[in-house]
Amino acid sequence: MTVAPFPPNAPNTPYAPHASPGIAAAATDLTKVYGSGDTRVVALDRVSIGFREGEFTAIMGPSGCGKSTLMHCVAGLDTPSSGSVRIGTTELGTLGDRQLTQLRRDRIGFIFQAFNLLPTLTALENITLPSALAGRRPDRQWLDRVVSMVGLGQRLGHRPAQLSGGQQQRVAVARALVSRPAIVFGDEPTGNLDSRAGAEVLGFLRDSVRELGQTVVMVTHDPVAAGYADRVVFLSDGRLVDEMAHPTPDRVLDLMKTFDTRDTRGTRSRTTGTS
Ligand SMILES: Nc1ncnc2c1ncn2[C@@H]1O[C@H](COP(=O)(O)OP(=O)(O)OP(=O)(O)O)[C@@H](O)[C@H]1O
Repeated sequence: MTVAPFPPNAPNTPYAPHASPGIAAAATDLTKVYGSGDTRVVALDRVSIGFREGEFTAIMGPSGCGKSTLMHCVAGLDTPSSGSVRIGTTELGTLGDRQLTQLRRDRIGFIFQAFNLLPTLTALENITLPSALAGRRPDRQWLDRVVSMVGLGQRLGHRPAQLSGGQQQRVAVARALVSRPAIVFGDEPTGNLDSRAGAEVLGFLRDSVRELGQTVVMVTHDPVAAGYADRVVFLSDGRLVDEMAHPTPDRVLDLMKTFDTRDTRGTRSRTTGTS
């Protein structure tokens, strides 16, 4: 069921993230402005959103609407112009560079479109690299569970070049899950995969939520990919404009068609962010 779109300039909040327990990550009044003067772009405009623990959320919206910026700000990869982000109870704005790096390493998992595996390391070494960098031994039982969930048991000694794209992305999924992060972010994780390999990776992400209780947030353009999520949030021109629980690809497509005819931002100017 979809919720009503936010009227232009209304508080941009699907639900009050700070008031709710069980929130893995939350952004409050998040604004990100790039450039200045004629080149000023308001990539995010007072976005407030919470990501519940053990929930799979997809972020969708037209190209340039701010999806990656939102994900990067919530993941501590980019700094907001104003507003706040917390992972669990930790406010990112209170952290120095070193603490932020540590938080990203210990509490956040990343899956990128381009897999980002180290070519000289085996699949197993790639999966355990983050723990090794943190000076920790991975929990063997957990590692076995994650590896078997993504079906890599026979491929652990292979290097990325010896694996298919789908298998490489499964390594990246296992790498993201193995440290039991508070939240896993995927930026178009199936963008470089054919539909079968993409479906496998999405199935593993969904299994990680269902079976391991993982929290997953994924940026995607693909309604089919969004259909694997528990919830889809829709951005337009830097603002949250809608959300859908229990999405199906058809319902997502139907809703996206309505965005072409909606004025989601009223009289607001895209480049200045003023009413
Ligand atoms: N480093 C930057 N400097 C200037 N403008 C930027 C920068 N990064 C993003 N933008 C602008 O911010 C807006 C939002 O960009 P963002 O990449 O978040 O959109 P997106 O929804 O992820 O797009 P896509 O689906 O095409 O990847 C765009 O207008 C973009 O041009």
